[in-house]
Amino acid sequence: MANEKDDRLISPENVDADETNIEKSLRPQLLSEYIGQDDVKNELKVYIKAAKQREESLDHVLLYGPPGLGKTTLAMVIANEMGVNIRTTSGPAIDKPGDLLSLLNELQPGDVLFIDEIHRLPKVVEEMLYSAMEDFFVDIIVGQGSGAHPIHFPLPPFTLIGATTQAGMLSAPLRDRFGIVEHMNYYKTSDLEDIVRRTADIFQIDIQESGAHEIALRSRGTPRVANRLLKRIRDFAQVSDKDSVDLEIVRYALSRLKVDDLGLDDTDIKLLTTMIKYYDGGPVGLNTLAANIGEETDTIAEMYEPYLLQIGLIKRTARGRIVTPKGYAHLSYPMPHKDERN
Ligand SMILES: Nc1ncnc2c1ncn2[C@@H]1O[C@H](COP(=O)(O)OP(=O)(O)OP(=O)(O)O)[C@@H](O)[C@H]1O
Ligand SMILES: [Mg+2]
Repeated sequence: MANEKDDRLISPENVDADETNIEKSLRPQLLSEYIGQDDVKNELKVYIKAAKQREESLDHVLLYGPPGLGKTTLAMVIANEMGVNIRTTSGPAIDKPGDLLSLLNELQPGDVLFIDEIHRLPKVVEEMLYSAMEDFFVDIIVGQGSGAHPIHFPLPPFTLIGATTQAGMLSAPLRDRFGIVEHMNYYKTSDLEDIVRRTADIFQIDIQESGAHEIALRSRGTPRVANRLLKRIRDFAQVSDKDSVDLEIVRYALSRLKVDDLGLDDTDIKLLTTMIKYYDGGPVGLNTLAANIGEETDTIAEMYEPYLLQIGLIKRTARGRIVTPKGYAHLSYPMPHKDERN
């Protein structure tokens, strides 16, 4: 699906083929190389070690959190640490039970099947996963009418790793079949700095502390965004004949790229401005907002809202979203009086 969003710099989604290749080269292989997410890593270390000691497959893992935080990377790291192969696919790519069966059929004992966007699996496929996950078999009905009969396929023990941006959209029966559920959080600035330095190292970009720090501050807590900003800033540094990425060039490049102090882009600003100017700061529903600024509701819900909530520029209430005093201040709008807002 080609649309203007594909070019968006801060969008943690819509990765093109070129970027996919670059990401592959950037992906850490081991837990010890995976920066940040300490709680998640510490838990996984225990489960991986225990499963290996028992010579069993790792329990099924659900990773959830906003896009671009390293869920795919972590799934690969887990397979690596377990010393098994990984097959990757995504919810929307598995149309029918037969597709799932052929994926499952190729697994060796202990292998990982990674399903990205698992909340978008068709219902019939999801139902087939239940027995596959729980008891390592699937039953498929073949034939029609009175000749229809089930065929029983035993499967090797395997680990399903599911990733989703929206855990709330997973059905309870599916969610309950994951023994390990890990919530990925936005990264701390210091971790993002490490990620920026690691990427700079791999690309042989000379970067100053101050430059790495500034990129980290403006990356929306998201490694993919940090890496993308670094690549663009490198271009600005190169054409300005700078040998190293310093604070000055980061600031200059980000102003050219229209990424503000908090890492917000035009769409974030439009969203906040619309809430302030046309809805008196809210409450306003997500659908209404999305329609107003010409975006998909899902795009707002998955890509924009979580970060604005995280940094406290908007708040969720029972009646819709509202702009916080901090949100008003960031856009330099005066806060209306309380009675005007209700
Ligand atoms: N903890 C980390 N340490 C170092 N690099 C990381 C880390 N997490 C992510 N990255 C880098 O960020 C990029 C994006 O990671 P990844 O594709 O795994 O994100 P994701 O969470 O799967 O995103 P999505 O939800 O959109 O699928 C990769 O290039 C990866 O190298
Ligand atoms: Mg991914």
